[in-house]
Amino acid sequence: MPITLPPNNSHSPDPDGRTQCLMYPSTEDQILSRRNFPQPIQRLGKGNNGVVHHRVGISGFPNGGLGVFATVDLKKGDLIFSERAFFVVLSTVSLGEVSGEDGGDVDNDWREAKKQREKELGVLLDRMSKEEREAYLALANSQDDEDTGPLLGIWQTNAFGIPNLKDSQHEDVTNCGVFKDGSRMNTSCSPNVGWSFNLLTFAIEFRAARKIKQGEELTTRYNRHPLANQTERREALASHYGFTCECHSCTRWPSSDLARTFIQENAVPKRGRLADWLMNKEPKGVSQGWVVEESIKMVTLIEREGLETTVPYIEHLGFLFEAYCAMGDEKEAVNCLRKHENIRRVHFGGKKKSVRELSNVVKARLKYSGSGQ
Ligand SMILES: C[S@@+](CC[C@H](N)C(=O)[O-])C[C@H]1O[C@@H](n2cnc3c(N)ncnc32)[C@H](O)[C@@H]1O
Repeated sequence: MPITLPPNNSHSPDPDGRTQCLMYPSTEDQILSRRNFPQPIQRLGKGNNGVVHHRVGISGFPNGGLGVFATVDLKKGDLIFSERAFFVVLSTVSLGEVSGEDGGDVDNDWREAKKQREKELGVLLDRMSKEEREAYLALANSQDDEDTGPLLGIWQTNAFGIPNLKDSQHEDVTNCGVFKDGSRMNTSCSPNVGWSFNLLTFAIEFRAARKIKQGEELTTRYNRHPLANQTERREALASHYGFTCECHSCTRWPSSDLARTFIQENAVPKRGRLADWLMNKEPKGVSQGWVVEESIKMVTLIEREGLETTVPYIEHLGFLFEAYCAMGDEKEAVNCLRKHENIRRVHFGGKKKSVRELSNVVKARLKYSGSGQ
């Protein structure tokens, strides 16, 4: 059963728009039962027209299609824009019932499942306004197999998986959203934008993963495996989207592949070093630097590779914060916490903390661990 979220129970239109959804009733219940649902989407302060979209523009890019660019300078962790989806629909992974285990014709089952999905998307499209319908139909479609209808093709080219919109009764299914502006973002294997989905505003939030200059293209990562090598990444993008990735990392692949292998092999911080240091078990003659040197090297390498949205980055920053607190180094602890908080917001959203707030967190930790005054 299609539903509209937030529910359309007033006569006035919602200024943030509404999303047409096809999801399990239990998922809908879980969304509606959140306290304070729905909230208006996040806005910037007064004097900014109230909306965040002014931070981006959409225009033609050398690949022939459209892309999104920054209209202002952005700092790491800055909210760039937030928007509700046209659709939120169970992913086509739910077509996984098509297993052929019953001895049926898998190809035929797939064709039928795709036809069924095309019909479902048609029902949702009919529930949208004329402007929304036109905007959806204007999105890119890179699917050229003849069994994929136009609505499904646009869906498969533009959908973002929403991992935190999980249903505890259907954990194998992902819900995906397609967005008017967010879905115009191109991919890079060293993306400068990360995103999270806010369950209370029911909107996606895009944030800067590093400093971005006005006029720079904004890119997200389509590839599921950012640390894979160039051949694997290019194959995955070519098979789903039909283009050869020419991003900075793909074109200078010998050094980029080496760096990614190293990052993968050292993804987990050496926490044992901190434990050894705390118990005075570190090797003879080493300084405090021995505890943190590997993680400092990793953070520097990850930033050089433009992989700030990967898990090892947040892990190593988190470890450095813990280590500096344990060692009583307030200045470095605040510095690492600030970086950690900025990237944590990119993954999980939330408000920016002031330097004073961060400093207070560190002071409390130092006091608790007996390292502070
Ligand atoms: C989600 S859409 C992105 C917006 C799209 N460029 C447009 O014009 O609406 C995905 C499609 O954009 C194109 N695209 C995305 N990233 C690209 C890149 N790095 N290089 C070339 N084409 C890219 C591919 O055609 C892909 O199928």
